[in-house]
Amino acid sequence: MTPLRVLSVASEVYPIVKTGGLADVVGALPWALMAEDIEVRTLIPGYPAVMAALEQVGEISSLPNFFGGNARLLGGSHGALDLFVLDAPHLYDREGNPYLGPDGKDWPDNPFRFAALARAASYIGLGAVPSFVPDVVHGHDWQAGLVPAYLLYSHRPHPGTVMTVHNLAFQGRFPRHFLPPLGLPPESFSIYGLEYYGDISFLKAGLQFADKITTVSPTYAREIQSDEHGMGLGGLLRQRSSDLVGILNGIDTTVWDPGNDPAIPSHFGIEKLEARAPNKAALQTRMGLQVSPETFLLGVVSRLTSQKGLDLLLSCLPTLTSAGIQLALLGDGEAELREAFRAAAARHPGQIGVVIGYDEGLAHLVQAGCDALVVPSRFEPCGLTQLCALRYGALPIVTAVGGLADTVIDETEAGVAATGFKCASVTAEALDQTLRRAAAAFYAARSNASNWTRMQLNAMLTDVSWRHRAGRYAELYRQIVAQRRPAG
Ligand SMILES: Nc1ncnc2c1ncn2[C@@H]1O[C@H](COP(=O)(O)OP(=O)(O)O[C@H]2O[C@H](CO)[C@@H](O)[C@H](O)[C@H]2O)[C@@H](O)[C@H]1O
Repeated sequence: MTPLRVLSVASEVYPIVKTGGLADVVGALPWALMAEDIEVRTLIPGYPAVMAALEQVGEISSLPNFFGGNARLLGGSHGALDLFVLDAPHLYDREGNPYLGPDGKDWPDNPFRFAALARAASYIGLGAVPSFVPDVVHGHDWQAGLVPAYLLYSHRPHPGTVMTVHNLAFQGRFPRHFLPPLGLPPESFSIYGLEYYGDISFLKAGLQFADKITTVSPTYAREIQSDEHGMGLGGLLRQRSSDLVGILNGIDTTVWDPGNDPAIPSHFGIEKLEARAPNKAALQTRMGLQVSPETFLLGVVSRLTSQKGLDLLLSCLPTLTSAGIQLALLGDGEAELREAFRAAAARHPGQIGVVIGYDEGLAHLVQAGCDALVVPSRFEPCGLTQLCALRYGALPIVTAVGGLADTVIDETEAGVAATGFKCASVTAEALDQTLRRAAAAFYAARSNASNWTRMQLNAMLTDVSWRHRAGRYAELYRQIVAQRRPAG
């Protein structure tokens, strides 16, 4: 059997460019799919970091006058990742965040930057690279939303398409006047196409025209079909429910391996749980906290946005500080949250430690050193940090939404099989109660360690790898190919 070929299209990929969990998934899936006999190549924009990281580069074709300048399609690799890169300096040769200018606002030409990515993907889909003609083109998030539209309006035979929603909150919405310069026909601008409240929505194009839609957990797949959580696309997603599936994310268990993690001082595992303790001390030191093995230490690794619900945690700080609980927070994002956590740390030195910024190594230390990781999201398509926490024996304290609901087991659900703590609702009160419940369980372990330790072992034994989850994607690709193959 020849392997199935999949072109994955995304705006970021770990370890080259990452602003969030999207990059982790796009970076890990190709490797996991190899075991399923699926050959994946990933198309990404040629940002400076990508151009610098590209190995074994070769030019595949030149794309003159491509969305306002000359561009090239390159082939290459980075480690085990096989890449196509759209080298378009007029669109991507800018330092910093892939989406935002130095003023913190979206680049004004983002519609062109990501339409170009989708257009290049459609060329590959239509056979521009004879050595790699994909069976399926798989786009991630709004930045790849136009891929199915360009393929459809090419009016040529083309591969099957999958659109994965990592976060429905980001939709790539732009004014209607972009339609002609994006090379989309007038008939695409309809309620049955990419029209969205009088504007163009890249994500809607993907959701409307892709053969299959996936999102990153079964619960989020249900939630987004409701008017309450559908962010204006609930109706469309309900209509497409037979083509919509929730497949849980995994994490790269070679990058996140407590037994062999270069970012932590003491390696540990289920048979060496006591070796976790030096990491707690290292984290307390690094965060300016009082070094105390007995104190309950909460960790946070997060983007600081309203999605992540960290304002709820701010409301719980009086409970934490009066109960002598410690907090180690690593995050970056909205100025108001940054300032509020900085101020809390200044008010409670030794008890609240805050690092504002993005720090991959410290994220590993937080997971290895904290007793429990708090993820109080308002909504969470899947969430990766609670998966890392499970693997590192940090018990997740989560709201019961999206993938958090699907990946953490509370004592009230399964008794001895529990892996963490779930809040009954997404409110500061419920979070406060759940934090108290977790603290009580932690401190009870002083007289009888078995309950907390059992939860840690349950957590660490949870399969958070891509192994089985990649198989679900492979199944979906095969289904698409079988459905599109002409009968007879
Ligand atoms: N300050 C910091 N320093 C270092 N590392 C940091 C960091 N802040 C965050 N990270 C890392 O970034 C990643 C965040 O992934 P998440 O899945 O938790 O959230 P995100 O909302 O970005 O992703 C979206 O896409 C993913 C992928 O599908 C979904 O799981 C998720 O629900 C959805 O919102 C993790 O690897 C985490 O360790």
